[in-house]
Amino acid sequence: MTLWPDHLFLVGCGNMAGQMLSRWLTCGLDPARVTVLRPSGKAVADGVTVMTDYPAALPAGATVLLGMKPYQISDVAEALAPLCAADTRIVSILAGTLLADLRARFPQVRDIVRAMPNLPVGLGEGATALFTDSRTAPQAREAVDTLICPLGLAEWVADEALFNQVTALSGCGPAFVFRFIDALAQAGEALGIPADQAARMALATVQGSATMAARAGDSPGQLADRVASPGGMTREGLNVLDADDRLFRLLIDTLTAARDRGEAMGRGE
Ligand SMILES: NC(=O)c1ccc[n+]([C@@H]2O[C@H](COP(=O)([O-])OP(=O)(O)OC[C@H]3O[C@@H](n4cnc5c(N)ncnc54)[C@H](O)[C@@H]3O)[C@@H](O)[C@H]2O)c1
Ligand code: PRO
Repeated sequence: MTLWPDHLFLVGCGNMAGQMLSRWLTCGLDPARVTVLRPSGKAVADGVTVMTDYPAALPAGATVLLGMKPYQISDVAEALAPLCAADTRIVSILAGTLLADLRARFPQVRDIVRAMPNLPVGLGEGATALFTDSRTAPQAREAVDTLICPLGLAEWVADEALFNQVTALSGCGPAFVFRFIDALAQAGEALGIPADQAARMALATVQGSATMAARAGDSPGQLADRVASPGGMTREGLNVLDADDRLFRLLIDTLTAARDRGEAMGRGE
């Protein structure tokens, strides 16, 4: 199987789809195989065709990436569905939008996959959740998997009922980690470390720890214990995070709020 679709047609190319495309181009996708539909008409990358309106037809065997905002699905589907053929493939990164909703809007398309990437895909270090149903052909599922692979980790989710949960964890996750980096730096500053120095040290600490956790055979919990010398400083700090499952509860509340918003968006709210 070839790595790249015959043609990639992106509907919207903002923060997220832009990162995916950037990584694909870096990994060898021929820009001549890419068309981007974006209202601004702003150039995307050398060789990539940009359109401000829908073409008369989609290239044969096109893979369409739905990369606009979820609330735009009605307008987009109205214009796009008539252009889709049986061999059109759809990959949707729309948060909250259920496969059944996409199936209802694109009845003639057999292969539809939901994908939930996160921003580090641009570096090839992202995490993307994937879901489809049995109507999608196995070859299409494999082709989408192959397309997502250069973006980092790809995880198929067996039950769509979990899709908002994985979106909360990995799709939204970078924002939560960025907040943690800031909070760590600000806490250091509150304890008297100069702000710029605290910011550099917080970032390097998170970066180094994440790389170490990714490479280590030990679990993050075991690694935390290796930092914490018995009777030492780290254990006192961990005791604060662990008391009454403080950090754990905070993260459950955080993921729950994000998940609930995904469910509301799925209801069109
Ligand atoms: N930002 C993330 O981290 C992230 C992660 C996973 C999934 N997503 C999903 O990606 C999608 C886009 O989010 P984003 O953060 O990139 O937003 P964004 O605002 O950066 O990008 C949206 C893009 O859609 C374009 N657009 C607007 N109206 C359009 C129309 N009618 N037709 C075609 N294109 C149109 C805009 O020009 C813009 O480039 C959303 O559905 C979101 O749920 C985002
Ligand atoms: N960004 C999208 C949102 O905030 C979905 C995951 C990350 O809705």
